[in-house]
Amino acid sequence: MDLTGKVALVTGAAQGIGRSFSEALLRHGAKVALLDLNMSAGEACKKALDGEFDAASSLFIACDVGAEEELKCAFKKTIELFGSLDIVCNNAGINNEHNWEQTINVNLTSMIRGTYLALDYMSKENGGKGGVIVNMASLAGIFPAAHGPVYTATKHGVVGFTRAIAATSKLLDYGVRINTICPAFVDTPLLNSVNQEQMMGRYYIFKDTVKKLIQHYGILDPSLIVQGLMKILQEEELNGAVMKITKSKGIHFEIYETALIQPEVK
Ligand SMILES: NC(=O)c1ccc[n+]([C@@H]2O[C@H](COP(=O)([O-])OP(=O)(O)OC[C@H]3O[C@@H](n4cnc5c(N)ncnc54)[C@H](O)[C@@H]3O)[C@@H](O)[C@H]2O)c1
Ligand SMILES: CCCCC/C=C\C=C\[C@H](O)C/C=C\C/C=C\CCCC(=O)O
Repeated sequence: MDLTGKVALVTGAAQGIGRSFSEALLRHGAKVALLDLNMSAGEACKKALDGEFDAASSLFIACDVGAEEELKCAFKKTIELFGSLDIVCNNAGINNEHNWEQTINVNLTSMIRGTYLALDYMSKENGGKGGVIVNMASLAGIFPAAHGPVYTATKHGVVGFTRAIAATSKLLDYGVRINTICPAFVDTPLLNSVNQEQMMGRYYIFKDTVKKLIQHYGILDPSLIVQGLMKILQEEELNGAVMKITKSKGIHFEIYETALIQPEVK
């Protein structure tokens, strides 16, 4: 996919992986809607990006992805300003085992809603011209993390939903590729949640164990996750792929058995 002039929407774009995605998309000539709950970080991010790229190429939208109307409105604004939509990165996520219902809402419900909204605009079934959706999961979407059962559940949900909706997209010829990325630990502010009792909840007792795990497995630079995103955008055959990114193996894929015979619907 040539990214020049393409329109992307990135959630959780003010910092961390989402910000790195947004910078890379702008660098490749795309226009980017930057969605984030954190107004001050979002505005600071937009200002910094304007110093490097044409200010008209990006738009910051204050948006809580967990709030249905706000997310709908953000998609609408993006299309009103930029005229189309080609790429959606459902990236916003939290690690909050204390308020675990919020973790489910942000990490899973909003990924599903973001995917459906993206399909409403991009699916050929609705007169759209196709596109690419990337849903951010985690290695905790493949392996259980004893230190974060709800985080693990949401990320397993993202992986399962993405694989299934990607199969639907293929069957019904939506023209939209949908993939997921599962990184190990990445150097972003999210890792600070390990030190916060109000985030770790009853698993705060594991904080030193998790820190040792992080030290053992190493911390990835966000630029490697950007490389994973670019691979997904460029390799047209990738649909329903579960991309893993670790220090020891770099970018690679989870291989699943073919479990179900998919019915022919056309
Ligand atoms: N950092 C890691 O080690 C790591 C590893 C694997 C997967 N991930 C996943 O990558 C994604 C990005 O994580 P990160 O490490 O960049 O986190 P981060 O905390 O550094 O950044 C997340 C961004 O999302 C925003 N956000 C949070 N809740 C939101 C909401 N309700 N609505 C809108 N924006 C919201 C935050 O304000 C923040 O700007 C998450 O889904 C996370 O689970 C992170
Ligand atoms: C998961 C509970 C601790 C939460 C730590 C905070 C956020 C980090 C979340 C990331 O999504 C990473 C989560 C799990 C990584 C699990 C194992 C790493 C194994 C790495 C390897 O095999 O190289």
